[in-house]
Amino acid sequence: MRPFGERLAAAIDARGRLTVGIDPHASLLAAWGLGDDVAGLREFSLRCVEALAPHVAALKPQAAFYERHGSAGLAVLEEAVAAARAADVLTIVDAKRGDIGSTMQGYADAFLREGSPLAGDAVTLSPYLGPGSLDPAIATARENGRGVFVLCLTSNPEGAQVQHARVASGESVAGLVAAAAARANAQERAAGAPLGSVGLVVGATVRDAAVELGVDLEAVGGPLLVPGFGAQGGTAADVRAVVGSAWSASLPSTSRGVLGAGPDAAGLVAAAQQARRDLEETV
Ligand SMILES: O=C(O)c1cc(=O)[nH]c(=O)n1[C@@H]1O[C@H](COP(=O)(O)O)[C@@H](O)[C@H]1O
Repeated sequence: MRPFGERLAAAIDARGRLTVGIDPHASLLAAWGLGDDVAGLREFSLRCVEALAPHVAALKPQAAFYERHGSAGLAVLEEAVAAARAADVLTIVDAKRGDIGSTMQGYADAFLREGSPLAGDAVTLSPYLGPGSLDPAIATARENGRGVFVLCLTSNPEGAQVQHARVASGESVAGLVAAAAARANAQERAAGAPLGSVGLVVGATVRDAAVELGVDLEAVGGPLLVPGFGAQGGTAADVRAVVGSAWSASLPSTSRGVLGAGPDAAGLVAAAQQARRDLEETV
């Protein structure tokens, strides 16, 4: 498989940079007239893939909403990932995993290894056991043409307490995470990759935190997933302000902002197209 950064850059060129999260909240299942059960979960997920695949850079199924239905829910996540692959759209499985190195390899095998039914094209990871704990996942991602998105400056207000903290050298925790991603991407970028395989998550709601903390997002050299656009209050202007000169690496992501326009495919498509226009027209 071609490297993730290459495949993602091609997807952005073809279909724009909007990413839509598939987050089958119980309340959304009800709003779509579906049961809060495995059949409802399946119908919701497959409708999202079918309607949205031609209009997004990537789809981002949220693992939590599948796990809450147990093993049958996980089987639906596998089916959604396979349906997205068949529809030729990239998936970022939002599982936010992070563990000690040896266990991390297990997560990497589940979410990043070719042939694993839970492996999309990328997975979200938490670096708060130390950025180096993610090395097995980064290596597995690269070997399999897949990517990772590491939480750096998250969209929730509680994130700042940890991510804005300074370590003894004076560097912020978010800065350490970004620097580790930049190091991980250096070789691929030097070899001419448009984007490295190691991305960061930077919320649309974090205002000027990256600048204030000295986090150089452009230097990361990987894609920047920007959730918090839409339902959490982040606007297209906020996305632009947060990523600054790294706009060309950004993947603004919304879930409820588009999903709320379902269940009709036409409604979902119109909401995605409006979000895409807002992003492109805001400077
Ligand atoms: O990793 C993520 O995608 C993520 C990181 C973050 O900082 N904030 C954040 O909201 N997310 C995810 O993005 C989605 C946001 O959904 P909406 O608020 O409905 O757009 C959820 O699935 C969150 O778990």
